[in-house]
Amino acid sequence: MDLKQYVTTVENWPKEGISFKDITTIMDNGPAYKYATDEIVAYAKERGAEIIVGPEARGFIIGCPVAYALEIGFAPVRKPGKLPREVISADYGLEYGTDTLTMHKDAIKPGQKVLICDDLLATGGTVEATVRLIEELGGEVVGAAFIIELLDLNGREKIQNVDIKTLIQY
Ligand SMILES: O=P(O)(O)OC[C@H]1O[C@H](OP(=O)(O)OP(=O)(O)O)[C@H](O)[C@@H]1O
Ligand SMILES: Nc1ncnc2[nH]cnc12
Repeated sequence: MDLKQYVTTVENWPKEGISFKDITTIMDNGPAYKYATDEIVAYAKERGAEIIVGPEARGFIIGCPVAYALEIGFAPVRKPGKLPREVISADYGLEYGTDTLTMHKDAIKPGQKVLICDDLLATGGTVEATVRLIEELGGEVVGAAFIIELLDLNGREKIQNVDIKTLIQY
C-alpha cells in the first residue's frame, strides 16, 4: 500500500516554517491504519519486543494497536503531572519547543526488550529522551518504529545505537 497518500501536509502549523505531517488521515482509514500497524507488528516480532513504549499522545495511537496485536504490554511516556505514581524524568528538545517526559518507575522490568513506537521521527529529541528513560529503568531498547521520518532533521543521529524502522520518508 502507498501509505504516503493518506498523510496530510499542513504548511506553517503549529508555527510559521513547520510543514506538519498529519497522520489522522491514516488513522481514520481502516485499511491504511491496519497496514501501518501490521508493518510495525512485523518489525516488532523481528526484533523480539516484549513490551511497547509510546510517547504521548500520537505514540499511543500507533503503539497501542501494535501491543494489542502482539498480545504484549504497553507502557506510556507522558508529559509531567500526568502519571499518578513515582516517575523518572528526562528533558528533551522538539522541532518547535522543549519539554520533559516521564515514565512510571516500575513500567519496565530490568532486561525487558522494549520497542519504542511513535508516529513521526523529526529531530529525534522525543525518542532520544525515551531511550534514556527506558535505559534508566534497566530496559533494553531493541528498536524504534515510526510511521514517518523527516530526513532533513537527522533524527537518526541522536539514537545511533538504536535500530530504526520508518514506513514513509520525506
Ligand atoms: O523527533 P522530535 O523532534 O522529538 O519530534 C517528534 C515528536 O513530536 C510529536 O509529538 P508532540 O511532542 O508534538 O506531541 P503530541 O504527540 O502530543 O502531539 C510526534 O508525535 C513525536 O512524538
Ligand atoms: N513536522 C512535524 N509534523 C508532525 N509532527 C511533528 N512533530 C515534530 N515535527 C513534526
